[in-house]
Amino acid sequence: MSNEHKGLQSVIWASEQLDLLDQRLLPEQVVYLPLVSVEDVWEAIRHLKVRGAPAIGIAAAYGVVLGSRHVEGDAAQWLDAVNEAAARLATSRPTAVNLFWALDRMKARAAQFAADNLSLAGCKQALLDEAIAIQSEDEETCRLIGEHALDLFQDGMGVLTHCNAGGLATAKYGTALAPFYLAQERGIALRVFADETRPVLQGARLTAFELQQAGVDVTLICDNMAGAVMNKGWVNAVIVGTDRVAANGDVANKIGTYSVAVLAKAHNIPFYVACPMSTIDLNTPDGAQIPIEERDAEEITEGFGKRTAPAGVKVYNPAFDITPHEYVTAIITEKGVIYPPFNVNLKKLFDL
Ligand SMILES: CSC[C@H]1O[C@H](OP(=O)(O)O)[C@H](O)[C@@H]1O
Repeated sequence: MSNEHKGLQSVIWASEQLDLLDQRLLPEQVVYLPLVSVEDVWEAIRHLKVRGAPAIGIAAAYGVVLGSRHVEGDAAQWLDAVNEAAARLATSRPTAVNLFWALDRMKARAAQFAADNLSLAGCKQALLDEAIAIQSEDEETCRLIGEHALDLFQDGMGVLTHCNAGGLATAKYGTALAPFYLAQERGIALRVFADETRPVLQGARLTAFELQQAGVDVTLICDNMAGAVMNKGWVNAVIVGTDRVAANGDVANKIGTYSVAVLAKAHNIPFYVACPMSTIDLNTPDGAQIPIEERDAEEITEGFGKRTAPAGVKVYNPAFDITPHEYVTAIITEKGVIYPPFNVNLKKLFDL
C-alpha cells in the first residue's frame, strides 16, 4: 500500500514520551496526549483512549519502555522494572491477546539483552528498538492482510463490518479495514456498511470517520439494521477484526459480532475474520476459555453524555462476545487465508 492512506496514527513515540491519540474524542477532536509513565499507558488502555488489539499491544510495549527507561543501577534492576511494568500493564484489559503477546515479547527480549551483558544504556535502547519493531511490523502485517482480504472481494461488492478494526486499532491500515484502503487506491469500488457498534460507537465514531476521510464509500447503520440490510441483498460479505482467536477458530470480538455472524449465515453471506497471527492464541483451546471483559454500566446508561436509562437499573455490559468457529468462513492473516478445519489449519500456520 502506498502512503496514500495517511490516516491518523494511534500512537507515536516521541523521544522521551508516547504521544497517544485520544480515541474517545474522535471524530470531533484530534488530540494527542503525552504519556510518560506506565500508569499513563495503563489508564489509556483501560479507558479506551487507545483500543483495538494490535494498538493495545503496541501501546503496552512502549509502556514497558516508559516504566524502565529511568532505572539507574544495573541490568538486573532494570529487568525487574521491565517485569514490574509488564505485570501492571497486563491488568489493563483481559480479552485482547495482543496485549499479553506484546508484553511477553518485551519481557523475553529484555531478559535476553540482560543475559547478553549489554550495558544498562544498551539494554534500554534495545528495548525501545523492540517496541518500535512491534509497531513497524504491525504496519506491514496489516498491509499483507489487506492484500489477502482484497483477493476475496470483487468490484461493486457490498461489505459489512462491525466495530473498528482500522488504522486506529492497529499501527496503520487496520485488519478488517485494510482491504478497503487498498481497493480505494486501486479503483476497486466497494460499498462498506459500518455498524455503529453500541455502546461505545467505535463503528460510528471511528470506522465511518476513517473510511470517510479516505474517500471510501461508507454507509453508517445502527447495529439492529444489519439483518435488514443483508435481507435487501446489499451485503455480499462481512469482514470483522478480532481480539483473540482460540485454537479451534472460535473468535472473540466486539459485542454484537456473534449476532452479525448468525445473520450472515442465515443469509448465506461469507463471514471473514481478519487478524495478525499475534491475535491467534493456540494456548486457548476454545472460545469458552477467553476472558470476556465487562465494562461499566455508564457506557450504556450515559453513553451519549446524557442519561438514557433509569438510575439504578440493572445493566449487563460485556465488551466482547464469542463467535463459534462454525460461523466463520475464513480467517485472513498476513500469511494468507485460513479455511476450516481451523483446529488443524491454525496450527499449520505456525508450522506446528
Ligand atoms: C483490530 S482489533 C479491533 C477490535 O478491537 C475492538 O475492541 P475495543 O474497541 O474494545 O478495543 C473490537 O473488538 C475490534 O474488532
